[in-house]
Amino acid sequence: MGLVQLLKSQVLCHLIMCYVFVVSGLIINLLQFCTLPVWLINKQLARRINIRLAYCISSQMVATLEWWSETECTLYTDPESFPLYGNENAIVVLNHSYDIDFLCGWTFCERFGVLGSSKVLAKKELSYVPVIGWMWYFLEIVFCKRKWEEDRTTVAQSLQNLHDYPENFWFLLYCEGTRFTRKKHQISMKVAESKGLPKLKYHLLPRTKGFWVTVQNLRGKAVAVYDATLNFRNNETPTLLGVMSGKKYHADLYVRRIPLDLIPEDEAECAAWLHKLYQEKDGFQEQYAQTGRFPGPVKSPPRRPWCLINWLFWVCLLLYPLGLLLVQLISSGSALTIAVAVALFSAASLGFRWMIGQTEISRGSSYGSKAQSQISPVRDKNDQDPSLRLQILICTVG
Ligand SMILES: CC/C=C\C/C=C\C/C=C\C/C=C\C/C=C\C/C=C\CCC(=O)SCCNC(=O)CCNC(=O)[C@H](O)C(C)(C)COP(=O)(O)OP(=O)(O)OC[C@H]1O[C@@H](n2cnc3c(N)ncnc32)[C@H](O)[C@@H]1OP(=O)(O)O
Ligand SMILES: CCCCCCCC/C=C\CCCCCCCC(=O)OC[C@@H](O)COP(=O)(O)O
Repeated sequence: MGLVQLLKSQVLCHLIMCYVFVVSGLIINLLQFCTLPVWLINKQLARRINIRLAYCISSQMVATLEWWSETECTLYTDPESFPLYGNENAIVVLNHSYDIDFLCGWTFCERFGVLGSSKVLAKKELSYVPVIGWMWYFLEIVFCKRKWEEDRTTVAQSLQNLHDYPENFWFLLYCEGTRFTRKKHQISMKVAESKGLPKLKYHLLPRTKGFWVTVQNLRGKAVAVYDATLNFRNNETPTLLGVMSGKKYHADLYVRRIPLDLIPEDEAECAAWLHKLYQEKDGFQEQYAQTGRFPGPVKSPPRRPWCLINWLFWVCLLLYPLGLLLVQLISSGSALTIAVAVALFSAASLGFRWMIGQTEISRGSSYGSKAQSQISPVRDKNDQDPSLRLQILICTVG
């Protein structure tokens, strides 16, 4: 391991990165809050300001991936669609299998110039995460409780609000609704079986209602669906901590552009269309597993310097006061002051760890396996297990 690599793997380095991210993020959150009066006078101006402020936050994480860990992101797509990326509004359908799949998504947003404005249908819990979650309020991110009875109106309303959005955006939908785990996969394939749908090997059964409501409510605004399938070379399972430790990964993303007009308007037909799409995605993953590549030519956009410049700006701005504080603290010689500082430092470290934990599949929610945990532990091979059948019934009915 080289000296630079050793340095990148040090916990102190990670703490400094988190410090810069959180403090700059809170400053930007405050600036976003200050744009509220602008909303009342000129909504479009407020939106444009918030897009740029959000860029200052999310691009720091992109810079960590692109410039710190030097992860390579390769795009497989057809050359005719390529010039349209970033120049139109689109709904992106992505597999949800990795801790950092959202970060790879952000990297492509950055390269096509839509990072600040990009949106997602996110679980409500993420709106409470400081910095990112708070930033999302001002970006008009669409939140859902993953309870259809409540989501059907709130999600539709939030999507309608985007019709006069002033800049191009990509709206990301993880139709699987939760991140892939073996247990969730097992349950969802039982649901597939009960519905007479073909089994998927690499994906959870997609939830169709969010997709349908998104397509219907963004008709006339979004012009295409980007079917995006992500995988990593050498069977790697990348993590945010790995990225922060400077570990280099290689992401491959296969994107197909599908005009929105081709998607059925009827709910049942739209659901069937999505199930078919996921069967195709499963086929692409199988091909990747067999050959190490996706179909189609490679057409990768290069990384851009802006996110690095933004990151360096915040590092320079915020490291100086931190250094001053440390010097003052040590030279004060007061045991009580130092003890309070150590306590604050420990609390901050725990807070940073909690935020990173939000990205970890191992700390994910029980959504998609809830019925199982309420009734009985997983039974791996027994298809005839009556309690499992009861769980499927609950999933399907509830
Ligand atoms: C050129 C480059 C191109 C692309 C680059 C790639 C990407 C970049 C793009 C943008 C980036 C932008 C931002 C990214 C940044 C950060 C994102 C980070 C994270 C946020 C992500 C999340 O929070 S994911 C979780 C929230 N989202 C969702 O859940 C979306 C999907 N869900 C739905 O659509 C749901 O339908 C719902 C949420 C609307 C409602 O959920 P609910 O559970 O109430 O209802 P359901 O309809 O889903 O449930 C009942 C039906 O489901 C069946 N069922 C039951 N159990 C299961 C099961 N285990 N598996 C599957 N199905 C199940 C049940 O039978 C019911 O079926 P019916 O047929 O009766 O409907
Ligand atoms: C510059 C370096 C900065 C490093 C510090 C970064 C600290 C991390 C900051 C914010 C973390 C919040 C990121 C939000 C994205 C989480 C993505 C995610 O994938 O959510 C899961 C959701 O889809 C499904 O949830 P479940 O699988 O049901 O559970």
